[in-house]
Amino acid sequence: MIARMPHLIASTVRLAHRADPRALRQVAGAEFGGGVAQAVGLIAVNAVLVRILGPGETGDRITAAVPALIAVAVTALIGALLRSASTAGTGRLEPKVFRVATEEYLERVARVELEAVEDEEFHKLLDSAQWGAESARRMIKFCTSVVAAAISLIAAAGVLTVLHPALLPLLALMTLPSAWSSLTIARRRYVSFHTWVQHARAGQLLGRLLIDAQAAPEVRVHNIGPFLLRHFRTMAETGEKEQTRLAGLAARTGLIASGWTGLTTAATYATLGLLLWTGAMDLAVAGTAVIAIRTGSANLDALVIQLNYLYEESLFVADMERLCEEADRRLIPGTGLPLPAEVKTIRFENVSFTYPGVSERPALDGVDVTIPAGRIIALVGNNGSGKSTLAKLLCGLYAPDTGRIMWDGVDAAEADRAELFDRVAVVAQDFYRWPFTARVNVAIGRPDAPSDEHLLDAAAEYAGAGGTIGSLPRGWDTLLARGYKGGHQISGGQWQRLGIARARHRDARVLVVDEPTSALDAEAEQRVFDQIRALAAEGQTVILITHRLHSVRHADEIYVLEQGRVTEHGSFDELMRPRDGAFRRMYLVQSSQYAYEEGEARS
Ligand SMILES: Nc1ncnc2c1ncn2[C@@H]1O[C@H](COP(=O)(O)OP(=O)(O)OP(=O)(O)O)[C@@H](O)[C@H]1O
Repeated sequence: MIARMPHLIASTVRLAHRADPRALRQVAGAEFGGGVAQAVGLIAVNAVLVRILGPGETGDRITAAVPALIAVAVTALIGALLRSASTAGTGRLEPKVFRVATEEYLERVARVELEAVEDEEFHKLLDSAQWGAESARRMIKFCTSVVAAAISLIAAAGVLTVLHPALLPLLALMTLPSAWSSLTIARRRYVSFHTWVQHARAGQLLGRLLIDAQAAPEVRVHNIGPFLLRHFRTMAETGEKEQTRLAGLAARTGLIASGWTGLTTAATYATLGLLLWTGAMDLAVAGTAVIAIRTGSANLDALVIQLNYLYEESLFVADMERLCEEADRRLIPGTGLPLPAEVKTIRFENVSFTYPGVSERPALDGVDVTIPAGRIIALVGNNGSGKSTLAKLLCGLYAPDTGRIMWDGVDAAEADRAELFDRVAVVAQDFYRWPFTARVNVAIGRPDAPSDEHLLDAAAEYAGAGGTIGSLPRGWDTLLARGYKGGHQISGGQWQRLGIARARHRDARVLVVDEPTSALDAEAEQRVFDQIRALAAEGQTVILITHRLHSVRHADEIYVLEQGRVTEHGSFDELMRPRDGAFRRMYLVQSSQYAYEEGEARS
């Protein structure tokens, strides 16, 4: 701990310097000054005692002690002023350090590869590192207290050494037990936190589900409350057992430490008594020594306690630093080959991909797909056949394990990812419902572009969301987050229209639409497919993933996926030709459900 502490204190100081260098200077100056004031105060106390306990008339002795007494009062006053300056500076510094530390890790985490976000280990690190920013904030106060206690201790130790060299090791010995106990308890708490962090997170999740607005209807109708509560209780009780275990161990460690402290305190005072008895020390010096020992041991105790807090917090700050390092290692590269200005074909060449940490079959297995610019390419297939995965690889969210994705002559794995992302707009199956206004929900498709009312209106009109916006109480400025003041809830289909408007507003060369109409009414669905066709006519490339097979009739090329492989591809007519084709079979199953025969309604 001692070895790592300087590094952690240094990184906190660096953080503080970045957050507010003036406040840092104020705190450091005040703390140093406070320590010096205390040392001078102690020397002045010694002078007072020497004068008062010295030979002569009482009146003369008191008169002689007055200058030293004034020195004691002045140093106490200076000490108080410096303490309040330090408190003010620390108060200013703490929230800024919290912000800087939070920004530091959030900024990185937002730019790591998707693979890292889905990695369990990275998530575990993220869970504990989230405490790091708060710990960095608290470390400021503890650092300040450590510096203050250390300076005071040095002052007291200096005075003690001058009084009698034997007193110093005794002072150290008195504090060793509490240092040992505090550090042991802190270390245990930290190890336990790490072992139980995921358990605690799962318990909190259960608790949150009970109050989650989205889960609320099902919780009531299906009476899920008692079920969730039961599991929450079981998990909480397991956590309680761990807390009880830690408390038992802490009590035992504390008791051992107290016994040890008692013995060393007795030894210290016995030594002092012996020195007095043998005449090796006179009474005035012994009086100062008692004060110095009391101040020193209080300082040492404070130092140990504050160091212990500092140590505990520093472990979380270290986690945050580890997260930042790990995030840096897994950042999406900031450079790469430029893509051709006008890409004519995107080609998947024998692409295989297995999700990290998944040992079963690959999600994509030797896939060849050709996507010419300005065409509609449909991906169809059963659930889990790999359609969305293929789309994610196309968007540059994952890289193939083997094979290549060529944007004309440029391999996507070597391309500048920012440029690649720039070329793509996505309406994912689980597109995000941003808890912001309707305007932001569409404009966020191009977060860097200035908000242009005409463009937003055009995107909404395109997606058939114009009516939805018009019906909202505050139009574009309606907050779409129920549970907040002025928040409004819209239907799933209306959200989907906003999602499509967002992708349209992005205006990228390649549009990936994954089940774009699953929540739309029949007319809106027809309209969306007409619009998609119109987009392709304008030169935009469309990747359409859908289970509604009648909507892929107009696709230029249809790829049928099965267990990560392309089993058939061709135009709609080509795929309907072979009587045993998978696509034809799926299409006929679906269309037969819509077949309507006269007389059916009456029977
Ligand atoms: N993030 C992920 N991590 C691990 N495995 C995943 C992940 N996403 C998908 N998979 C797995 O990869 C396989 C292909 O999934 P994918 O989502 O691509 O299928 P899909 O054809 O789009 O299915 P659906 O029609 O249900 O949307 C499935 O076995 C799925 O369980």
